[in-house]
Amino acid sequence: MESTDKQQHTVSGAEITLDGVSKIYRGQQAPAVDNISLTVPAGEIVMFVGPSGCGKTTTLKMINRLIEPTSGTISIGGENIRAKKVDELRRTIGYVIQGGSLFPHMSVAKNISIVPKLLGWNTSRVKDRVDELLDLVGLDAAKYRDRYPRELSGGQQQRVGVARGLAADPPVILMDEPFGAVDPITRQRLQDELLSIQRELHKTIVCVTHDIDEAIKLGDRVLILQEGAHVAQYDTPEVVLSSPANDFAQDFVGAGSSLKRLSLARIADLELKTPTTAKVGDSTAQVRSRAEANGDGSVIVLDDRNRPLGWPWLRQLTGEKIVQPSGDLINLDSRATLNDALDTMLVSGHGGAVVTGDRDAYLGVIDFKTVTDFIEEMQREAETETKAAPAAGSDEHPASRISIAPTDEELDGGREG
Ligand SMILES: Nc1ncnc2c1ncn2[C@@H]1O[C@H](COP(=O)(O)OP(=O)(O)OP(=O)(O)O)[C@@H](O)[C@H]1O
Repeated sequence: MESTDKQQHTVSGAEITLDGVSKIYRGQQAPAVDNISLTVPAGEIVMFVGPSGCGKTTTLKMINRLIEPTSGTISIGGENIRAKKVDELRRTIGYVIQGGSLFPHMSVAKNISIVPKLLGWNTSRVKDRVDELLDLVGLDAAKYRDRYPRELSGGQQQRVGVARGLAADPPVILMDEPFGAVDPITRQRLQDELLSIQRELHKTIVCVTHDIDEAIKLGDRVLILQEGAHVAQYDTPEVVLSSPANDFAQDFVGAGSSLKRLSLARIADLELKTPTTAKVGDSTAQVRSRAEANGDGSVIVLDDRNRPLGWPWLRQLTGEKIVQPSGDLINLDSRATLNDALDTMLVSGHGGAVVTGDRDAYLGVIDFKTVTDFIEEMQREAETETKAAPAAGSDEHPASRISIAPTDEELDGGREG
């Protein structure tokens, strides 16, 4: 996925290797993790997926030594993680977990700046970093930096959690069910934001999820685990969907995988329309005549950083100058899947959606027909390829859970071993 894109960027992540790693919890007979060996390539997102209790979280937490392995070796960037002090190691690994793990008595800025402060950064560098990160995760720094967690929505808390995980620019980020307990639209936006952030930063991200659809959407690779963290399959989403390695992987991916492959298609794969745009402060008369010349009944209003603010109809343009439109505009990130696009378009009065790229910059507009035509075309191809007709209604989604929130655990000692 995006290999060409990646080659043009500097990869800031580090490779993680697990070599014969096992964990037997005290008092237990069977290993929770039984001899897993794995390489997570630098700069990739690897999604751990598998049934409850299969050892996903245990495996993840051994990477930042919240849990110590019973045997085996874990290395990051070629260095055995036991060679470093635990605190030092954790400062080089961002950790993001589900829901409210921000410190409630600390402001957003304080929450984000914990690790940079521990690293001895000076006040102005910390402040700049906080603002930069809030911008990166889509929160207005001036508005949110002094708020307390209770003054934020669940999705906003999770964004702050991601900012906190990224604060000291760690090469490795670990995420455990990061998008839990938020509504589906917020969940989709947080996923898209993660992809957008990763497009800029190229960290090595290991993320645990219960949700195969989320794994397929976010992962450069998907690791399907079965009990004891035995690897059922470790491959790209495309291969996992088209050629499950065994019955377990097949069952886990579920029926209807050729339909699921549709969810791999992104807005970025489609051609965008480029209707008339206007900046706040432009002359209304000029904007109106440009739109009429283009045959457009509406215009996209952009701010001075090229971010879309609204999509008013021409009849709504009153006054001499273009002003900031009222109401929220729901954008789609260009990495959003076509399924996400359809959901968003259903709530748009324009029969389409505004598409944005990095840092919410405007890219164009996608309309309903382009998406449905593309889906139909892919469906035809999938049917011809597989011949096995996907069972209607069998595309079950496991518990839809999503959130992005960091933890306190990164700051205190390991609880195991
Ligand atoms: N602290 C512990 N002490 C004893 N057993 C544990 C402990 N933590 C986890 N286990 C057991 O180890 C196994 C793996 O647990 P783990 O939390 O890694 O699974 P998981 O795949 O992340 O599960 P889930 O998806 O439900 O979070 C389970 O059988 C669990 O009961």
